[in-house]
Amino acid sequence: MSDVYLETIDLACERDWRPLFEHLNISVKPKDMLQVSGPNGSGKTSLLRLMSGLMQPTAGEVLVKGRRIQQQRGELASNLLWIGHAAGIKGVLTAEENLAWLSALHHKANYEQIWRALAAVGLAGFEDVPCYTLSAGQQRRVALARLYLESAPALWILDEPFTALDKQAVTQLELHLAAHCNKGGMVVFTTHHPIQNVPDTFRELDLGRAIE
Ligand SMILES: Nc1ncnc2c1ncn2[C@@H]1O[C@H](COP(=O)(O)OP(=O)(O)OP(=O)(O)O)[C@@H](O)[C@H]1O
Repeated sequence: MSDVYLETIDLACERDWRPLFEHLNISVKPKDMLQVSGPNGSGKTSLLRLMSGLMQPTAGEVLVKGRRIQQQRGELASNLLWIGHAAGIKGVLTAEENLAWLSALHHKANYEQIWRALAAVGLAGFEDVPCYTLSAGQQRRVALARLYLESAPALWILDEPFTALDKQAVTQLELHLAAHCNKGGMVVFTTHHPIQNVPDTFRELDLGRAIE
């Protein structure tokens, strides 16, 4: 039996009658890392949203474990960790509170697990302050701390996860994503940064070339 987890079949996307891509056939299986690249406006975020079931394609299908995504909402919800372009954290909540409610989407993490994840992203000492008082890079780290929770699910779809991070944090995140893939996880992400540390399974999909 195929171990492909996520698949697009002849996928096409138009926004405001503008074709972004068509006939896109990609598959993601355990251990895979896929970088979606391309110029601004080429449809990277749109593709990630389609793969997460957050948008409908113009044509084609997204399959999860070989079945249409519409029939696999529960399967996807329990296995997908989506971090969008905006950090998606609430400024009035503390880093700990943000992680508590975000982790509840899968398996609610306890206090020790949350503090360990925050320490892993360099936020020891910032657990209790409202997030609006944190810098942009620190706020991004709060969102990314979800990737360090022991209960993090297998499929990570990340839109521009490196935004606002300093050099050292970029390297750390690259290594963490590669380690997740090496352990059998899956990562689909966009970035405009050249990425240095990748697993053997790394592939790049350039949407700038998806439509001539
Ligand atoms: N909510 C929306 N309604 C209509 N059109 C949209 C919407 N969001 C995006 N678009 C259009 O879809 C196209 C692709 O946008 P998308 O955000 O997928 O590109 P991107 O490759 O992720 O860009 P960037 O590198 O700037 O983040 C753009 O032309 C954009 O104007």
